[in-house]
Amino acid sequence: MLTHSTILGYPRIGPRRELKRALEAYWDGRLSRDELDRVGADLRADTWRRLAALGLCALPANTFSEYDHVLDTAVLLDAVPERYRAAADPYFAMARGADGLPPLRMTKWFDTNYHYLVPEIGAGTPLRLAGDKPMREVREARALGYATRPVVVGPVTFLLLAEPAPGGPPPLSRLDDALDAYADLLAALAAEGVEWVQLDEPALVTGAGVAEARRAYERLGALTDRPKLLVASYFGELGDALPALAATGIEAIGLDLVRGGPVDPAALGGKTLVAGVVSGRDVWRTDLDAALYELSRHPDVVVSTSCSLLHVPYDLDVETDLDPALRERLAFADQKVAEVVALADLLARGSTGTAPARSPAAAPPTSTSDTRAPYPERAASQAVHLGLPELPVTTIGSFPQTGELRAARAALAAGTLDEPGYERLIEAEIERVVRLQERLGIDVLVHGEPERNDMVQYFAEHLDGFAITRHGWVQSYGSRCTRPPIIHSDVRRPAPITVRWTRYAQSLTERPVKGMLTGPVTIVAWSFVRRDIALREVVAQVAEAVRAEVHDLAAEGTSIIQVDEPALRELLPLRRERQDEYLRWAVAAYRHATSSAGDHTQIHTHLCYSNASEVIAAIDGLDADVTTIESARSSGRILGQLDGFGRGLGPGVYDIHSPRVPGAAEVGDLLDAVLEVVPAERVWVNPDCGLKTRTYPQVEAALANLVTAARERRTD
Ligand code: MET
Ligand SMILES: [Zn+2]
Repeated sequence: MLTHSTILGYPRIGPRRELKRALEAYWDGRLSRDELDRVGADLRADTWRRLAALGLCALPANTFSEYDHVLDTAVLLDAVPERYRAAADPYFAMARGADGLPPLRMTKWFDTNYHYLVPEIGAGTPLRLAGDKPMREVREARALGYATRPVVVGPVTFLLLAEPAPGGPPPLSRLDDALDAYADLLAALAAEGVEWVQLDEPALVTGAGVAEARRAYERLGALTDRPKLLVASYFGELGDALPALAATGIEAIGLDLVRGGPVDPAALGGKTLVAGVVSGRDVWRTDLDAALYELSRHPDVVVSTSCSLLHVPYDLDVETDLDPALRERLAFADQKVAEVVALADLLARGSTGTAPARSPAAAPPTSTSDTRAPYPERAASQAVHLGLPELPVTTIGSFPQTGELRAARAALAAGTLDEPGYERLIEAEIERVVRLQERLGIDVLVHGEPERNDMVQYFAEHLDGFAITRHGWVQSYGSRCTRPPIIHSDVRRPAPITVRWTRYAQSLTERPVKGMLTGPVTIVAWSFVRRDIALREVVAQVAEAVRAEVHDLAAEGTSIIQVDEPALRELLPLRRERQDEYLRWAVAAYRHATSSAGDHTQIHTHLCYSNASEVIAAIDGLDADVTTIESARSSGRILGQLDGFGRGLGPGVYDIHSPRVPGAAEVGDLLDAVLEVVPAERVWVNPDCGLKTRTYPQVEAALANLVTAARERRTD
C-alpha cells in the first residue's frame, strides 16, 4: 500500500519568492543559467526536507517548475511547435516569446487563478519521450535520501488542455501516440526505481474525456514495466470517469472529497483511495472530525490534499500581524500538510470522527434593480456627452508600476514616509501618466492606478470584512504571484475609495478620464472566500459596495466608469449543468453594481485571460456600453464569436504579456481583423489588458503605434 499521508503538490515559487527573483534576474541577464538551476535545486531540496520534517510519509517530486507544469509536460513529450525549435531557449520562448515570436497562448488552469501555457498539437507534432525532468528530480531527491512519487500531467488532461495547430485535428485524436510516449515515460521511471507515479487528470471532473480515460488507463494499467499508478483527479467529482478508472488496472485513484463530496467505498473497485480531505483551494482549517468520518469509511485509504497546494501560500506562521482570532481559523500549505499528517495518525489509531454538519443552505435569489435605459438610448446620450472620435483609443487602466512607486509604498508601510508625502507622490505619478496620454494622442484617459498594488487587494484594503496577508503569495503565472485577500466576514464599504484619485486626474485634463473599479465577481474570485455563507451571497455583498462606489463616481461627474470582470469565467462551475445558474447570479450582481450610474455615464467592462467564448452570452448580459477584451495573443480567435455583440467593443490589439512592442502595421492588421466583424462606429482601440507589468519605453512605443493605426483608419 501507498504510505498513509501525502499531498498532491506543493508551492514552488519559494517561501520568499526566491524563484521569481531568480527567473527575473536570469531573463534580465543578471543571473547565469547555472545560478538559476541552483536556485531551483535549493527550492526542491528545501521542499522535500520541509515535508519530511512535517512528518509526511509519501513525498511528491516533479512538482517544481521553472515556469509552468503544462509547458514542462509539452517539453517532456517533445510537443514543441516547429517555430520555437530554433530559439536560443525554446522553453522560455514558448513561455514568454522571443524575437519576432509570440509566446504560446496562456489561460486559466481550471477554475483557479493559476495560468498555464496552452500546448499546440497538430497532426505532425511529435509526441514522444524527449525529456527527463521527472527522472532527474527523482534522482535528486534520492541523493538527499528521499524516495519520491513523481507527478506528471496525465495524457487525457494534457490533450484536452491542448489546442489544435491551425487547421489540424483535435489533439485528443493523438491519444494513442501520447500513450506510446507515456508508456516510455513509465518504463524510464521504473528503471529509475520509482515505486509510484502520479498522473494528474483534473480535466475528467469537467465530464470530458471519460471514454479516452478508460482507454488510456486500460492501456497504461496493463503495462508490466511500470511503477504503480495513482491517477489523481481534483477540483470536483469524477462522475462517470470514476467507474471508468475503477475498471482499469491502475492501483490508486485520487479524489477531491472537499469539492466532490463523500464517495461510496464500493465505487473504487478495490483501488487505494488517495482521499483529498484537506482543501488545497482555501486557507481554512480542516474540520478534522468530519474528515476522519469520511476517511474511516474506506478500507484502503491514504490521507491527502484535495489538489496541489500550489494554490495556497506557504506558511501561516510568518503572518504575525493577522488578528489572532482570524489566525485561529486559518491554515496555509505547511499547516495543511500538518493536518494531513495528523489525520493519518488519528486514523491509524482508530479514530472514526463524527458526521459533518450540513453545508449552508443556498441563499434566496437576490432581486436586483437594473434601472438603466436600453442600450440605443444610452448610447445616444453618451455620444453627445462624450463627443469622441471614431475608433477611440484607450487603455485598460494601469500604467507601469515603477520602482519608485513600489519603494514609496514600502516606505509608507515602514513608516518612513507619511500619508501626505505618499499622496503627493501618487499625484505626481497621475499627472505624469495624464500628460503622457495627452502627448500620445489617446482619447479616453486613465489615471494609471499608481495607488494600487493590485486591482483586488487595493479594494480589499478599503472594505470591511477582508484581511490582507504580508507574505501570502500564490503563483499566478510564470514568475508572477498574487497575494489573495481573505474574506472572513460581512463586506461593507465604510467610505468612498477611488473618487479622490479620479477627481484629481480629471482636474488635470479636458479629455475624459475613466473611473476604474474592480467588479464583484473578480474581487471574490481572487480572494480566499469564507465558507459559512453561500458564494453568491458573498458576491452580492461585494456588489453592493461596488454599487456605492459607482454611484459616488457618477455623482462626481465621471463620464466613463470601467468595472473590470476579468475573472468572470473563473468561478464558472466546471460541469456544464451547473454553469447557467452561476452565470445568472454573477451577471445580476454586475448589473446591480453598475446600474447606480445614469444613462449618460458610459459603463465599460474589461475581460482577459479567459476563454471568453464559454461565457460570451454572459458578457453580453453584463450590458456594459463598452467591453474591452483580450484578443491579441490568440490572433483574434475571439473575433469569430463577437459578431452578434451589439454594443461597443475593444478587442485588444497589443499583447501586454510580452515585452515585445508591436509595430503600427502589426497593430493595424489586428485592427483590420476587428473591423471586419464589428462596425467601425462601435470599435475601440486598446491593449489586451493593463500595462502595469511593462516598462515605460515599451508602453510609450506601443501606444504610439495604437494611435497611429487608429488614426490611419478613421474616416471622420
Ligand atoms: C487583469 S485585468 C486588469 C485591469 C486593470 N484595470 C488594469 O489595467 O490593470
Ligand atoms: Zn485584463
